[in-house]
This record gives sequence, structure tokens and C-alpha cells, in this order.
Amino acid sequence: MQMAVVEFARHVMNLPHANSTEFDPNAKTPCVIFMPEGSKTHMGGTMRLGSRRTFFKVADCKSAKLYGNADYVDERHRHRYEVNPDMVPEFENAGLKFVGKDESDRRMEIIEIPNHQYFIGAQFHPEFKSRPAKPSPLFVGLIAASSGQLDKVLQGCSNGHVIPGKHQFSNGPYTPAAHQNTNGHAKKLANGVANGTYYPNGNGVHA
Ligand SMILES: NC(=O)CC[C@H](N)C(=O)O
Repeated sequence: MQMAVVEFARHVMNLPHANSTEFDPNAKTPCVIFMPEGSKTHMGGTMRLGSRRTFFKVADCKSAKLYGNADYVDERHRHRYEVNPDMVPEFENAGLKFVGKDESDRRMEIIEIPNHQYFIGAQFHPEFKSRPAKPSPLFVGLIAASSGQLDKVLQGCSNGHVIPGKHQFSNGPYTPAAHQNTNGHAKKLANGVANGTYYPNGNGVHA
């Protein structure tokens, strides 16, 4: 998400000096900055690390729908820099929407360009909790958008469908995967994860 913000600033907002202070501490247009509570001399304990809550601020956005119209989601983090909150109004006026924020409303968690087919970035790491039988909703959305099926998937989400495991895309016959019984029903995996059920609050792993 940090790089997407810099890219948007440079090429949509025409701010050629936009950068993260992680790369250029003297950036003229600092879109991504060191988090105020961090310490550059004591790097070890200053990282924003582990499970944190993101609140959806725009009910109608793609990511909220993909997460099953949840009000919030807990995802895992690992960062010291963040989107410069003072530049958020400028970004929003230019069309980049911050649809997910932390509890303070000052820390940006999810961006979207609403009229783009699928331009979504997250400060958290969706891959940390993504599993073969329970892929992250943001990755399911990317695959669906790439194959022209996002609308169908989003509609399914609004109808109360859960994302993982059961999604059948229409490009070919459906073959039960290794984690399913031959009748297509979910079978419990060795690690105890049941296929086909989405828990918005994740797998219970907290740092
Ligand atoms: N998690 C990330 O976005 C990567 C690390 C990031 N550049 C930071 O703020 O430290």
C-alpha cells in the first residue's frame, strides 16, 4: 500500500517528489512517514507488529464486501512507516479512498480507487493469514477481477456467501480438491481447519 500511495501521488496527482521517508528521509513530498511512536535508535520493539484491527469506513467498498460486509477485520502487521495522515484529504480529493483505518482514524489500513476494476492496497499483510483452504478475501478478489468474475463474487458476498474454499469459478469443470471429500463436501484438514467457513476475526493467532 505504501508504494501504491507514492505511485498515485507521482503519476495521478503530479507530485514528482512524492516518496517514503524510509527511502529518502528528506523527501520533499513525504507521503509515507515514520510512525510517531517509533524510535529509530531502538528498532527492536518499535515495530507495529502482529494482529491489529481495521475498521471499514466505506460500507460499499470492494474490500468490505469481500470480507463479508464485516464492520472490522483483524489482520497481521509488520511495519514502522505509515501513510502520512496529513496528506489523506489531498489523496481523497484526487480519487484515492482510504476505506479502512485503525481505531484512531489517523492510521490508514486499506486504499481503493472505487472506479478502478481492482486497485486495492493494504497496510497489513493479508498473506500472513491466507491458507490454501481459506485464502485471504483480498486475493480471492484479485483472482476474481482478473478473470472477469468480481461482480459475481461480490454479489455472492452480499447474499451472505462465504469466500473461501467453495468458490467455483466458471472456467472449467469443478474437481474436488485434496481437502474435500469426493462428494464435494468439506472435510476437516489435519490442522483442524474446516474448509468453507470464513471467520472474519481470523485464526486466533495474535502476537
Ligand atoms: N509492511 C510493510 O508495508 C513493509 C515494511 C514497511 N516499509 C515499513 O513500514 O516498515
